[in-house]
Amino acid sequence: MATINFGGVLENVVKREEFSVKKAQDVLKNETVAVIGYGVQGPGQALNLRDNGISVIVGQRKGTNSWKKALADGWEEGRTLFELETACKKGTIIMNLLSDAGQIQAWDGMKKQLTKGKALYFSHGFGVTFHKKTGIVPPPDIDVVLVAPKGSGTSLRSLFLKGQGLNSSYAVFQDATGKAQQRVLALGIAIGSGYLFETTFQKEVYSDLTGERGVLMGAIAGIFEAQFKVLRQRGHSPSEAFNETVEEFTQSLMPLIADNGMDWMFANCSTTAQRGALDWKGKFRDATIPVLNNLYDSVVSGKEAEIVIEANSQANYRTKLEAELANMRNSELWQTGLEVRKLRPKK
Ligand SMILES: NC(=O)c1ccc[n+]([C@@H]2O[C@H](COP(=O)([O-])OP(=O)(O)OC[C@H]3O[C@@H](n4cnc5c(N)ncnc54)[C@H](O)[C@@H]3O)[C@@H](O)[C@H]2O)c1
Ligand SMILES: CC(C)(O)[C@@H](O)C(=O)O
Ligand SMILES: [Mg+2]
Ligand SMILES: [Mg+2]
Repeated sequence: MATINFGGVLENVVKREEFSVKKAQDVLKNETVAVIGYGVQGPGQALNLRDNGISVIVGQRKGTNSWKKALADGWEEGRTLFELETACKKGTIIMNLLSDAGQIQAWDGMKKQLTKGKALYFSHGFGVTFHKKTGIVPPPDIDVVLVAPKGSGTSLRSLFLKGQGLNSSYAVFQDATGKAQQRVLALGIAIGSGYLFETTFQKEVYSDLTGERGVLMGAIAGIFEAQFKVLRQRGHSPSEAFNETVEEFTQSLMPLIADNGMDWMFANCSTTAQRGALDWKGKFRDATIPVLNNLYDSVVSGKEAEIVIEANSQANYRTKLEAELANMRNSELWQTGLEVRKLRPKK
C-alpha cells in the first residue's frame, strides 16, 4: 500500500506492482469465485478473472439474453455456468453483479447460501448502504467487501485486453474471517484494476450516484442539449452546432484534458478562447453548484435510491427505458452526431 499526496491530501492506494496478479492468484487459490449476474460488469469481471487464472463460475437466470451471452463467451452449463442459487451455493466468494434493483429481488435466495466464512462482494455500495430500502443486510459471519471499477464493464474488459487497466475503489464493510482485506485486494487486482483507491461503502455510493447523475452523464448530456439548442435557435446549422458542442470536445479538447489536465488544454487553445473561457467558467460553476448540492442531498436522503428501485420494479421498465433512449438517439442533436461521426477522417 502506498501513501500518495493528492494535491496536498494523503491517501492510501494499492498498486499492481505491490499486489501482483501472482499474489492475487495465491490469495484466491482455494476459492471458487461465483460471479452472479452477466450484464455489463459481470462479463468484464468474470472474463478478466478467468484470464488471470482464478477459479470462476457464473450464476445467471437461464434463458435470459445474459445467459446466452455467457454461453457465447465460453461458460459451460453445469460446469462453469449455473442458475443463481446453485452458483451461490458452489461459490466461496459471491460477487453480486446483478443490477442494483435485481439484487433486491434475488436477496432472499442468495442469503440462504451465504454460509459462515464466505465472502460477499459488490461493485457498488448501493444495496448495503440503503439497506432500509433494499433489505440487504448480510449475515454477521461472512466477509462483505466492495470493488467498484470507475468506469463501464465494457472498458474494464477492453483495457485489460490491451494490457492496461481501469482504476477501482475498494472497501471492507465487514471482516468476519480476518481475511477480508486480502480477499478484496486480490479480487480488485484479479478483475483487472490498475490501481485500487480506499473508500467505504457509503462514500462509494454517494460519490458514484452524484458523479453519474452529474458531470459524468447527466450534466454533460444536459449541457450538450442546452448549447446545441441555443445555437440552433440562433440560426446555426445542425453540423455547426454539433461540431462546436460535442465533436470538438470529444475528439480534440477532451483528450488534451485526459492527457495533461485542464490548464494544458487551455494553453493549447488561442488566447481569445482562453480569455473567454476563463471569464465564463466561474458563471457555469456558480450556476451549477446549487443543482449539484440538490443532487447530493437527494442522494444522501435516499431519494435517488428510491427512484431507481421504484422505476425498476415496474414490469414495463425496460420498454420505457428503451423508449427514452430512442428519444435521445432520434433527436436532431444525436442524429446529427451519427452523420458527423461518419465524417471523421481515417488514415
Ligand atoms: N454497468 C457498469 O459498467 C457498472 C460500473 C460500476 C459499477 N456497476 C455496478 O455493478 C453492478 C452490476 O451492474 P450492471 O450494470 O452490470 O447490471 P445490469 O443492469 O447489466 O444487470 C446485471 C444482471 O442482472 C440480471 N438481473 C436483473 N434483474 C434481475 C432479477 N430480478 N433477478 C435476477 N437477475 C436479475 C440481468 O439478467 C443481468 O444479467 C451494480 O451494482 C452496478 O451499480 C456497474
Ligand atoms: C459506469 C458508471 C457510470 O461509472 C457506473 O457508476 C454505472 O453505474 O454504470
Ligand atoms: Mg454507478
Ligand atoms: Mg461509477
